[in-house]
Amino acid sequence: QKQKTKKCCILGKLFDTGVGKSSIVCRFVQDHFDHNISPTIGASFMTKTVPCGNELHKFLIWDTAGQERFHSLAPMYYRGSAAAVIVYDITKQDSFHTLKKWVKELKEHGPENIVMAIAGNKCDLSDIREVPMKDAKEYAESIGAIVVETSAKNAVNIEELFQGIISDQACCRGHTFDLIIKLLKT
Ligand SMILES: Nc1nc2c(ncn2[C@@H]2O[C@H](COP(=O)(O)OP(=O)(O)OP(=O)(O)O)[C@@H](O)[C@H]2O)c(=O)[nH]1
Repeated sequence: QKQKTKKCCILGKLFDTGVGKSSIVCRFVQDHFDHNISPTIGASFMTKTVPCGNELHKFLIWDTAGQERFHSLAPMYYRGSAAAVIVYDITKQDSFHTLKKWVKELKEHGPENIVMAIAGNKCDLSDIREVPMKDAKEYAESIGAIVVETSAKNAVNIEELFQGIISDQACCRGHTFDLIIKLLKT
């Protein structure tokens, strides 16, 4: 069976608490949720292979740390990435504002064909939401990004988020491009 490999980084942060990046990765890779998950230090790395049609897609996932003191490390993780998952917390307007800053940074310094997937996490808390789904949809459309509301806690739309990345045409183009560069270098 054909296997494609995709480097993918997870970005996003909040001033005080996490938006749920590690929880999304943990749900995707291990189908597990931990209420007392610790903040990420530096970054953590995980892989997950998922089938799509008659192909296998292996995600090399770099889960970055949200705290400001780790911001300068981010380029190491988005450089060479086929996709970036940018996470905000639907209950914190501030995290949606930060998401826009990530998009700006990726557009200025990220790989040219990077696929951006926006995850509005903690959708299980929609009774205290601060960010309307409509705002996220309009914004995602304006920048050509994928968008879904997720709940790492209740396992909502986590698979769909990564399947969306696989089926994004630009992601395939980016991947082929990376492969060509690799072949040229060898
Ligand atoms: N209600 C709810 N809480 C969540 C969800 N996802 C994460 N959390 C909680 O949010 C807090 C932060 O989660 P993390 O996964 O550590 O967030 P992070 O973005 O990786 O944080 P940093 O590593 O510090 O950048 C934890 O208390 C999680 O239990 C969710 O979908 N719903």
